[in-house]
Amino acid sequence: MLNCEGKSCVIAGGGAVAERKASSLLQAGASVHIISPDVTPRLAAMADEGSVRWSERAYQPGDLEGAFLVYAATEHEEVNHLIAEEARSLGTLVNIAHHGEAGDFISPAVLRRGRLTLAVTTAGAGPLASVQLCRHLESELGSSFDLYLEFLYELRQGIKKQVKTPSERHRLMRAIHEQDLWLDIERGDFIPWTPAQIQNWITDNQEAE
Ligand SMILES: C[C@@]1(CC(=O)O)c2cc3[nH]c(cc4nc(cc5[nH]c(cc(n2)[C@H]1CCC(=O)O)[C@@](C)(CC(=O)O)[C@@H]5CCC(=O)O)C(CC(=O)O)=C4CCC(=O)O)c(CCC(=O)O)c3CC(=O)O
Ligand SMILES: NC(=O)C1=CN([C@@H]2O[C@H](COP(=O)(O)OP(=O)(O)OC[C@H]3O[C@@H](n4cnc5c(N)ncnc54)[C@H](O)[C@@H]3O)[C@@H](O)[C@H]2O)C=CC1
Repeated sequence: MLNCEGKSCVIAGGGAVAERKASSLLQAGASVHIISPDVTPRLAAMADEGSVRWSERAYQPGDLEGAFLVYAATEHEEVNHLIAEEARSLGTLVNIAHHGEAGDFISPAVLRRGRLTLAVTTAGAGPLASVQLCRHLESELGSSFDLYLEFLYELRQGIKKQVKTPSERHRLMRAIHEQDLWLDIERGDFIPWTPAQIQNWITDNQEAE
């Protein structure tokens, strides 16, 4: 999981693959630079409205200077390899569209729901298998899981604020997980705690520091 907010990411190529990577990068707040003699209509529209920068030409050595991430997504394998070579000489991570394993990172199938981000890869069995598994996991995780994560978030913020020692924070977090509140939530037995109840639970369960 990378924080791409405000980071400059270069995509060489303007086809369906480039379009998909550009959309994910924009969602992550990255600044996207497409280098390609032609692009899909959607990418062209994104360039027109200024959400991505498009250099309407083939990749040239020197294009990757200052990039945080690079995507080699042209249909020419030899061009993709040249791009990967330049990226590596700069110490920049590169994704190689035609050969996932040859690159430094891949784009997994992703499920984003509230606080949850689930990333699935099936290491060569195929992206469609990854997408299928993501959908399956999403249907397994009922809305009670979202409620559970919200509750844990509030509790964890409270613990971070109220408890100074890391070992004591760890003990309290483990204690709450041992109670298996998710099961109560799934059964519909869980009554959400108020902020005061959360604060009291922390105080009551805390060992003297
Ligand atoms: C390694 C990886 C590297 C990377 O791109 O980062 C990679 C590589 C390759 N994909 C290929 C093909 C296809 N990829 C898709 C779709 C997706 N591919 C994605 C990820 C990844 N693809 C990474 C591995 C993730 C994992 O381990 O599961 C998804 C999940 C996310 C995303 O791209 O953002 C996105 C889901 C979009 C959605 O949500 O629907 C489709 C389906 C379609 O287009 O409709 C097909 C055609 C069907 C097929 O071939 O299975 C080929 C063969 C090219 C050729 O034959 O020439 C290679 C090359 C190779 O195998 O190495
Ligand atoms: N990772 C993945 O999910 C997938 C990967 N692939 C692989 O990725 C490659 C790209 O797939 P698509 O986007 O569907 O191909 P595409 O053929 O639609 O697009 C290729 C793009 O690269 C551009 N291009 C060509 N030479 C260039 C150069 N020298 N510099 C910059 N841009 C250049 C073209 O103008 C075009 O916009 C495929 O060849 C395939 O091997 C294919 C499907 C899925």
